[in-house]
Amino acid sequence: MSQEYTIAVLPGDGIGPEVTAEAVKVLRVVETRLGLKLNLNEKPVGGAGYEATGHPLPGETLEAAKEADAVLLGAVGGPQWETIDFSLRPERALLGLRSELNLFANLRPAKVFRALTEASTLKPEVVEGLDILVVRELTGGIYFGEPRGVVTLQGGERRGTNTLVYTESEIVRIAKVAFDVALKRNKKVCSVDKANVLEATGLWREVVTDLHKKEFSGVELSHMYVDNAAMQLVRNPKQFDVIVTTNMFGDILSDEASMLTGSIGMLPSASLGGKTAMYEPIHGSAPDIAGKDMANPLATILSVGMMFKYSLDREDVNTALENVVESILEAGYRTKDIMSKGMKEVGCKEMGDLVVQALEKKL
Ligand SMILES: NC(=O)C1=CN([C@@H]2O[C@H](COP(=O)(O)OP(=O)(O)OC[C@H]3O[C@@H](n4cnc5c(N)ncnc54)[C@H](O)[C@@H]3O)[C@@H](O)[C@H]2O)C=CC1
Ligand SMILES: CC(C)CC(=O)C(=O)O
Ligand SMILES: [Mg+2]
Repeated sequence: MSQEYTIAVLPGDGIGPEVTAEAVKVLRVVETRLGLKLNLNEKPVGGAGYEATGHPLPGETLEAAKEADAVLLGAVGGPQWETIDFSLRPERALLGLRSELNLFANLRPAKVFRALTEASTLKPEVVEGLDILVVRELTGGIYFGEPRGVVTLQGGERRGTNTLVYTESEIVRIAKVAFDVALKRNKKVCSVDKANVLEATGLWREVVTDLHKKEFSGVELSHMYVDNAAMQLVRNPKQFDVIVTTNMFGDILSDEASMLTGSIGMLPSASLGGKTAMYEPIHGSAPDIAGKDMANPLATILSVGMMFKYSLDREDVNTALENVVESILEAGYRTKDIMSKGMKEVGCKEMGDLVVQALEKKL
């Protein structure tokens, strides 16, 4: 009997469907080569969900995600939905999925592929061999805290509010993920906060320190304020191994870290914690390049690799995919975002095809 898995595929908006289509091609190759049965259950999410049903996270999409063995998501959002009520914006679907599936731990690996050291915004020697992991808290912090919203005050002026909240248990569980993963890597964690001004992250620092003392003293722990961390990431990124941080700081720092690898189109992610995990590139729907076959699909394809590693018990597929991506880059193929002189520019589809061809030979 072949192993059978159901994967909820949520392409979303903008370049979401383009990069997801390439990742699906890769899933199909793995299915054939490994003799698996993959039931791909495609559903609308984000702006597409809103247009289809009036809600960015339709009930049937959430149900499909909950019932699946894993979720693959492209990206959501776009200018056409920027003026609708906040509660119906495409981005709310992401927050909804993350909290409904209890995906409190978001792993964002920023690895520099050998062939791309020249594509980084930094000097090759500063990024060569760079391999850092941002562990971002994903279901708490300022993206979820209450109260939130915009109210009109007496006199007519409007006031917008968002609230940064963390409980001790939320901090402990994400810190545990970071320490555990550090034990399998280089036993080094940097916790990033703004403990000098924000009480919630003062608590974060205290709780991380206590947990470290009690359970993870074999891991080297340091603390850094987020403003300094943002600067250190572009000054000397190799000082970091695992970075653990809050929802918003992790969101921002991982976009920054992606440019060390050459492009935001290179960074995959895994969102873990609940029964069903979700896999998505860290980038958004990139409306500026949507529909032009220009998007880099590698972040989404590498997210499929993470899916095999964390949800489908086949870490070898993740390794194979990383090797395939390295070989394609070594052969000089580049999407526009990582293009440099003397290289061969390809579109989103062609990059997907190259991965498929190389993977067919490898598996
Ligand atoms: N996970 C998600 O679904 C996310 C959704 N968004 C939404 O996406 C929309 C656009 O947001 P932006 O701030 O512009 O961020 P973005 O990540 O979509 O784009 C930022 C820049 O990076 C480029 N880029 C992104 N992905 C790329 C890829 N795969 N290949 C080549 N270039 C790529 C874009 O062309 C753009 O110049 C907004 O509606 C935003 O809310 C933003 C971030 C994450
Ligand atoms: C809805 C946002 C939190 C999406 C985003 O920027 C991200 O998760 O990286
Ligand atoms: Mg982001």
